[in-house]
Amino acid sequence: MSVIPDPLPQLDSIAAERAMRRLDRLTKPPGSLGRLERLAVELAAIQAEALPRVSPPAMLVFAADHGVAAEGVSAFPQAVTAQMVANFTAGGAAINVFARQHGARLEVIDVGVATPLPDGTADHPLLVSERVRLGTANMLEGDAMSRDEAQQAMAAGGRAAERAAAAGCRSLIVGEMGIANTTASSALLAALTGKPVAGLVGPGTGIDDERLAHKRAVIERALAARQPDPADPLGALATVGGLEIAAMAGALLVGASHRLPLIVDGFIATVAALVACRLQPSLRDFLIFGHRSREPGHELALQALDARPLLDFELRLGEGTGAALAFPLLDSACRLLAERATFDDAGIETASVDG
Ligand SMILES: Cc1cc2ncn([C@H]3O[C@H](COP(=O)(O)O)[C@@H](O)[C@H]3O)c2cc1C
Ligand SMILES: O=C(O)c1cccnc1
Repeated sequence: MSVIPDPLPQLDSIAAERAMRRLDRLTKPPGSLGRLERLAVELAAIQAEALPRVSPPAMLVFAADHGVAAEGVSAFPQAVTAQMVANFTAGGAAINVFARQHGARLEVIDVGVATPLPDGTADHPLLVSERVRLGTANMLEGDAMSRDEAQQAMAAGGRAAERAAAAGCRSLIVGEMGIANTTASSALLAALTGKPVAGLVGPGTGIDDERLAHKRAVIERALAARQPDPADPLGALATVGGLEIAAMAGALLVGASHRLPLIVDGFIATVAALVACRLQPSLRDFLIFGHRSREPGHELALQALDARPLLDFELRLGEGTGAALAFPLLDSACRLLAERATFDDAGIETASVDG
């Protein structure tokens, strides 16, 4: 069983060309809207539409727990994952605020929360229950999950992207909630890039230097014990990754198969995107990087994907918040193509060729 769409659609160069020509006819010096113009052309190529549209966006928040939380690698206890799932359904988290702001279709998908959800949460209409297992195993003691479980979590992510496309969403933001998932993401990033853990491990929710040294040692010991193979991304995901990370990778891949522009959030989402790109390299064409996270490993993950994010806003939250903050830039790029007057419409002279 595989959820990896093969092949993905190709970027549409004709739609990109038409968008580019339209931008050049707008009432502005050529290229004067900088990266916004390149974004507009990129969106046209992804959607195969000269006039792309990214609204309404889908926001998918995948939640799961991590056995490695037992090693004291996070500033918060594992129970916070379930509590935050309840908070998402109640509409009280940061991502809820941005989802309301942008008229997004928000879903919270439980792919492996270990602690029981507070009363009333499990049957809340915003929550989709797709639990593969009750959190991963502690990667110090064994593989985080089996390959089959990693594929099941990817498939759950893929189904969420299918629902978003079927509901008419025009872009996709994937976010996550899972205490200790910066540990899993750091381990996975080290495994896939071969870079030393010291250069990519960070404070996550906010641990002190002593605990940070411990977190680094935990990851180094886990990598030595598990020996993930960088040439086997699914295997690395299973041995040191996470259920919500797998689900994000699956959602991105299926989202791309529907030509949805994919806005990538911070450190954890970017590591999920890296796994997905290792499984299907042409996914990279569909990714737009929302922001640069404060988590130090994000820089390396971005480099591994040759990515330059839109915003640098010192966020270090996750949930999809950095991608949601970047969404208005994509929306502006689309509106620019669709709504602005051309030189012809406005009766303004173009630059003369002979100066
Ligand atoms: C209340 C709260 C809300 C969050 N929303 C996202 N995260 C973020 O923090 C966690 C990763 O950091 P670490 O690896 O240090 O545990 C993830 O759940 C991530 O989404 C949160 C964390 C907390 C505590
Ligand atoms: O960048 C992120 O995604 C991030 C950073 C710290 C904690 N949680 C998420």
